[in-house]
Amino acid sequence: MLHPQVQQALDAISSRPIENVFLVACGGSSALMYPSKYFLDREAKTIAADLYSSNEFIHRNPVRLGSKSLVILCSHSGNTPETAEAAKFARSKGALTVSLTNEPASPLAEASEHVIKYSYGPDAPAFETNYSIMYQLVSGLLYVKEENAKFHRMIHSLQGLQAAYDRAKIQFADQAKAFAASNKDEKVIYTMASGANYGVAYSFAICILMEMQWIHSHAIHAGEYFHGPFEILDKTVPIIQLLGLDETRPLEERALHFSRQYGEKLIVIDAKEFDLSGIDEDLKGYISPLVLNFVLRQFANELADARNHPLSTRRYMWKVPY
Ligand SMILES: N[C@@H]1[C@@H](O)[C@H](O)[C@@H](COP(=O)(O)O)O[C@@H]1O
Repeated sequence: MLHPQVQQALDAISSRPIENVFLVACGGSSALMYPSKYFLDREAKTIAADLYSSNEFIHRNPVRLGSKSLVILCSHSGNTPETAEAAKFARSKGALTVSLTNEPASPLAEASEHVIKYSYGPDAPAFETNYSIMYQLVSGLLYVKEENAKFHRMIHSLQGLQAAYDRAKIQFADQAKAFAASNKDEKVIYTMASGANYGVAYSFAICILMEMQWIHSHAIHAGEYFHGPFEILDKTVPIIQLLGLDETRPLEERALHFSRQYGEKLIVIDAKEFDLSGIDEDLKGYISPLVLNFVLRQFANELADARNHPLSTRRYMWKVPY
């Protein structure tokens, strides 16, 4: 069954014309919207989708933003000022606002017409967590507006996500520990992916490695690798290469093929190795970034332990004015 607050948002969406969707958030909350942007690009026939960092959304002020826009925002804390401001800005333009958050009593929730509280934490059922809620919402949008035939199967497949996570946790436990042991002293670690998986690489680079571990990083888009970044490659440079199951996998494979010739420290996480039973074949490309992200979180936990640098450590974030 659909999350009840997603259903409420879909009821509101179905009662008005929607020509475009803006996905608006910052940092990790933005990264978790990338798979949904990919889904909309692949599936939507009449609705254009775009993704913005909250403050840029306000300053860029897309000319198409208006009463036929749906603006989906996300802030885990509900407290990121630029995201709450973006909700107010979107409403001032007449757009319909739907916000995802872990904190329903927050500035973002107050500023938004519809609020979806997702579950969070190690015991949260995967179906109710942020990535899953995003897919429920955007596949629901395409169902109510375009009768997209994948909606019911998407919901059913998302109900199989927890089992996929549970299996992946066991399957990758040793690799996560090995990754931490061999990378704990690295000064820089790159991440690379494309398509539906790029956001996962982006979030691991900026949120886990830079923010939470103070390790230099950059998320390289596999399609951009040969247009600059590959010149940095040698046998000392660690790259986490994600391989997904979406239509852009050839880009990731091409990058890996090159890296294997000249690099040595390659950490490959391949969604082909996941047991995705219960998830429909044609939806595996959409679901695999969620499992890649889950697996990388195990890698992050092990890395933090091995480095004795808890993921909660910050020096500036929420501590000094910015
Ligand atoms: N890793 C994220 C950051 O990227 C983000 O800036 C911050 C605030 O985000 P939110 O608006 O989701 O509360 O939270 C997390 O620490």
